[in-house]
Amino acid sequence: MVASLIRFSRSLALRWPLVAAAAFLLSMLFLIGNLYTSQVELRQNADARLVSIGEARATEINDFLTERRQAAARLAASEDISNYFSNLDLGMSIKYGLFANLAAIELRFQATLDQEKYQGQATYLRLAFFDRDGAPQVDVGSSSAATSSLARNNLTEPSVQIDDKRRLIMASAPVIQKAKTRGKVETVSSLNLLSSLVSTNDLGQPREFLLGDDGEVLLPIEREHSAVVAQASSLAALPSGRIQALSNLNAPELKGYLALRSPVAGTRLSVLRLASEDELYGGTLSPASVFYLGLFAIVLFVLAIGFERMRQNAARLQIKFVESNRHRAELAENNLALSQEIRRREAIEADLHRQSEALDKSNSELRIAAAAFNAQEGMIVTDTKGVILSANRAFVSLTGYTAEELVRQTARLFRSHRRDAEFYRGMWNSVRLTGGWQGEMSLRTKSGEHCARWLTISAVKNETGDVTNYIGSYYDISKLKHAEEKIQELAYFDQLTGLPNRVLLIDRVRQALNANVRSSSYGALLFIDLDNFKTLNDSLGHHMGDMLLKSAAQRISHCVRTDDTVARFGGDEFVVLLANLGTQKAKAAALQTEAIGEKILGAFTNAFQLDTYEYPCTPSIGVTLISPEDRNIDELLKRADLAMYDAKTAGRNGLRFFDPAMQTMITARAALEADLREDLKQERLLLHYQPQVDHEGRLLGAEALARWPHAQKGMISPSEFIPVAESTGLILPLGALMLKTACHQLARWSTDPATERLTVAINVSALQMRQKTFVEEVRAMVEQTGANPHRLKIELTESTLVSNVDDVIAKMDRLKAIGIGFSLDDFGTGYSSLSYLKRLPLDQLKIDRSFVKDVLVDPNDAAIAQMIIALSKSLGLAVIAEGVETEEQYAFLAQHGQLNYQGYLFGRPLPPADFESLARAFSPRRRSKQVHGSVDRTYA
Ligand SMILES: Nc1nc2c(ncn2[C@@H]2O[C@H](COP(=O)(O)O[C@H]3[C@@H](O)[C@H](n4cnc5c(=O)[nH]c(N)nc54)O[C@@H]3COP(=O)(O)O)[C@@H](O)[C@H]2O)c(=O)[nH]1
Repeated sequence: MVASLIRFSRSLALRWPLVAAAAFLLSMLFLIGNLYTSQVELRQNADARLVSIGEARATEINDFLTERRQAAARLAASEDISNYFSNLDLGMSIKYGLFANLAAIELRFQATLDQEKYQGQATYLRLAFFDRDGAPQVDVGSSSAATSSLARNNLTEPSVQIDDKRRLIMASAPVIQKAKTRGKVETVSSLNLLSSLVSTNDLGQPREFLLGDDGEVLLPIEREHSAVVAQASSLAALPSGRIQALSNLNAPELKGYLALRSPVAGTRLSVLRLASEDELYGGTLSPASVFYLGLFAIVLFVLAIGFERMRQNAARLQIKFVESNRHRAELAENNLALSQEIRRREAIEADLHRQSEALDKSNSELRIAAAAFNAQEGMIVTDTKGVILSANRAFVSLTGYTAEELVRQTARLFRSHRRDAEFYRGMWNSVRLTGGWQGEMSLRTKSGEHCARWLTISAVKNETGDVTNYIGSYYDISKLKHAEEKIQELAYFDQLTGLPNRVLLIDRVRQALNANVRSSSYGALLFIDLDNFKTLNDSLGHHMGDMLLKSAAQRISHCVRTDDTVARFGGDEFVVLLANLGTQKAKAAALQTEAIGEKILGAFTNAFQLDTYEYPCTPSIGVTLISPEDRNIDELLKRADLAMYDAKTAGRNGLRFFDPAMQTMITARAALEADLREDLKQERLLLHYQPQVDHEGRLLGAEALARWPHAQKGMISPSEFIPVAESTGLILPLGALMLKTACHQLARWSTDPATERLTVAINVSALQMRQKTFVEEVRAMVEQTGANPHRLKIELTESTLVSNVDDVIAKMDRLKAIGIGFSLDDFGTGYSSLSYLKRLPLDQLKIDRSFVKDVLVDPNDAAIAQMIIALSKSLGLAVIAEGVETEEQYAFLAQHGQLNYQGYLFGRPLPPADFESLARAFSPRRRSKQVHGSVDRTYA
């Protein structure tokens, strides 16, 4: 118990600020409690004092009023008045008796008026005696103080009235004689007499007011305290005898004032006493102040607790800080020891790890080596001299040798001998210098086969770095090689024929040029184009075309040596490179090349068997020699191409050598193209019109044929510039210009009776027909020029129809819908297919002039002409024979049907004006005359 007391007191000593704060708080609360009680008492005393003062004031006023009432009563009961009434009752007249009585009363009243004083002032202003009828019998004092109310005579008891307007106190008392009211006495005093009872404050301001019950301020007279006057009705309504704060009244001047209303007993008056709080409670504390004082003490206490807490925390932190410093020092010591221990252990562990890793590595290496050795790839292990020590299963099965056969052998056993000794020396040098080698190697098996392998030779070294063994692994690259070969093949060989393609050919030509420089010998290039291949391809289909190309490739290849190159250059073009003809003489080289060319031509003598078709096909061959000086491959190819073109124009199925004169032709052709382009731009090309007649020789119309009047060269033949236009695309602007000219011509002719019924046939090339906008362009031109579309005929060649025939038919249908007619030109020269012929919306077939030319001498041509006439009849088409020059040709054709005709016999192509003259003069009977008379002045 004692010990715990000691502990408690120690802990208190430690917490002295808290104890001091608690003691302070307790004493403060005690003091504040006492203060509060005393302040409350003081306030109550002040209140009581105020109440008693108020009551005293009210009593004083009441006393004054009571005195006035009693005074009036005394006067009413005076002997003089009693005598008066007695004499009156006795019938005494005024003159002889009553007058004396009244004079006595008056004397009394006057004496009272003069003598009665209140606080040094005359108590009464007026005294009056009224008889029962209210008639004044005696009236002394200021008559102005009298009021009518004094006349009332129904009084039974004394009373006091306040006339606040006139500020008068009127007391009345009845005159009772023999128990009967015979009159009354009234006294009038000034209300100001009470002013002395209403006190003012130290500054002379009123602090007491006499209020009527309606709230009028009766006193003080000055009524200076306007706020009280303004608030009088509220103040008069205050509960009596209780001190009220005026803070809730709407009067700022009365803020801070307290009021007490004390009623004057028996009257409607009350005394209002105002006192400021300071005045009343000055020197005392308000409960709020006491409360805040207490609160302040409590806050101080709380702060003291907070301070104490902080002080304790700081002390605790200080202790902890010291503690932690001590721990840290200990920890640092321990850490040092620990890290030394860790380092020691780490070193041991690393050592162990190294040992274990080395063990793992050697184990895994062993495993890998074992696995690798038994892998799919062939492996051998040799000693440093290359003697095989062991071979894995894969190697045994790859080479076909048994393991026993391989051991103690060297790699020479399965070398393919495709590499020379130099190669092997280099390989072993690399192994010795770098410890390894790798590269492609052909391996020969026991059965003599060669397999492509990727050989990797690795040197195995011992701990001291000396080579102990070599490991050779043979990775199978046959698939890789195969893919590589395939890529090579795709890149350099034509997939259809298996021949070298253009890329490889050019490479070989380049090699040949280099080699020929060294040997100064000649080579040759043969450019071979299959005649009419396109027609076959388009008519019988690509499949047949492909078959022909493959067979042709074989036939050409059989005509040359293996050292020569036969390449497919593209489409139906082949190029043969005779790299080295083994001669330094051009003539000998030309003879050799010609022999090979003839051989190739001979190889095409027999028709090709394409499925069930026997298809005759001939080549056109262009040859150029490659001299030791030649360098430009493009130039060489161009030369061979030109020679081939020459062979074609010479009638196909032939061979032509490049002639330097051809170069001139090439240049001329280029110049022609440039001129044509320019003249087309300037619209310098014209149309001539060749008559077309019916079977009776009546003029039907004309074929419009292009004419080019060249500024320097004169009129150039269409057979010269049309192929140039076709090959350069100029045929499109040319065709458009010819269409425009023909349409304008038609429109003009339509206004002349001699020509209005004539038709105009225009030639439209395949390229034009392939244009997407062709139909729209023709329509637009017809509309623009006003030409009658029913008089316009389009001549198409068979080549137009062989590709994309559906598109051509659709276009023809659309043009036919507006009235344009169609004629199939050169019919019989190509591979006309009856199947599409039936589908074409044609109006006419044209027998080519090549058949007409020999129709009388060549039974084949005659048969073809007859067949075309019969075919036209069966298809319901008109037929026109062109190139009719003689009456005999005409007669022959005429006997086979009703044909139309075109040819020199009826008229040559003429300029428009000449044609119009001809049309006007034309009559069937004058036909032959006209034939001779009409001159094609085109090329004159
Ligand atoms: N795409 C276009 N081709 C056109 C156009 N204008 C002409 N051509 C074609 O050019 C080729 C050569 O034409 P041309 O030299 O005008 O020869 C024509 C006639 O003059 C000629 N002919 C007519 N009758 C006879 C005759 O009795 N004997 C004879 N030796 N020749 C004759 O035939 C050519 C008309 O042939 P064709 O068109 O096949 O009816 C020629 O192929 C023209 O088609 C053009 O504007 N666009």
